[in-house]
Amino acid sequence: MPIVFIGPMAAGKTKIGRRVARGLNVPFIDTDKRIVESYGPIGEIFAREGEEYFRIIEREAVDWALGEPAVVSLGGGAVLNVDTQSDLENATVVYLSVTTAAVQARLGGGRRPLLAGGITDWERIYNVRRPTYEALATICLDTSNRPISGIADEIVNWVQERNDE
Ligand SMILES: Nc1ncnc2c1ncn2[C@@H]1O[C@H](COP(=O)(O)OP(=O)(O)OP(=O)(O)O)[C@@H](O)[C@H]1O
Ligand SMILES: O=C(O)C1=C[C@@H](O)[C@@H](O)[C@H](O)C1
Ligand SMILES: [Mg+2]
Repeated sequence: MPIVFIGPMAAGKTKIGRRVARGLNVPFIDTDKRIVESYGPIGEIFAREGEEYFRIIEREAVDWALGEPAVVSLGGGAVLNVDTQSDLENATVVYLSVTTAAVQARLGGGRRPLLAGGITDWERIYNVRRPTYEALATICLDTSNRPISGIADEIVNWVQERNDE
């Protein structure tokens, strides 16, 4: 089973996941990116087909990715799927958390369809999902006040130590 990154929007799953994959010399898969490659921009999928449809194609992307020997970064809401929840019980799950204060500077661009209301939406959604992230996590790291490189190095070392045990 792969190493899987979960956590709220803009916690750093894509950026840190990619660095960890490089550090471990394994492929990197970002399920949002796979969806965009197959179906076009996520904002357009939400606008055209709705969130329910997005969650169906997201589950397909996650199901495929979890069968790969890779570091896998999931979209922030992928853990809502119950099949994904049970799959993750057998995976190494890295939960990246971030505070509201720290994430504010990262939310530029407005490309996330669920954040039309900005930081208020981010906080509301995170509060609903937080128990799920916590329940699925093998390890949790707070990314709020640390550089991406230091967090990625810590995760690479942690994975290597686990593999040596
Ligand atoms: N530790 C960090 N310190 C400062 N900025 C960070 C940190 N981690 C990520 N960022 C910045 O926050 C933004 C979001 O990061 P990233 O795309 O990796 O988040 P994500 O968890 O994949 O979000 P999404 O759920 O939307 O895919 C990027 O601009 C990134 O450079
Ligand atoms: O948290 C979410 O529900 C989402 C997060 C992003 O990664 C994308 O998967 C999409 O914008 C939905
Ligand atoms: Mg991402």
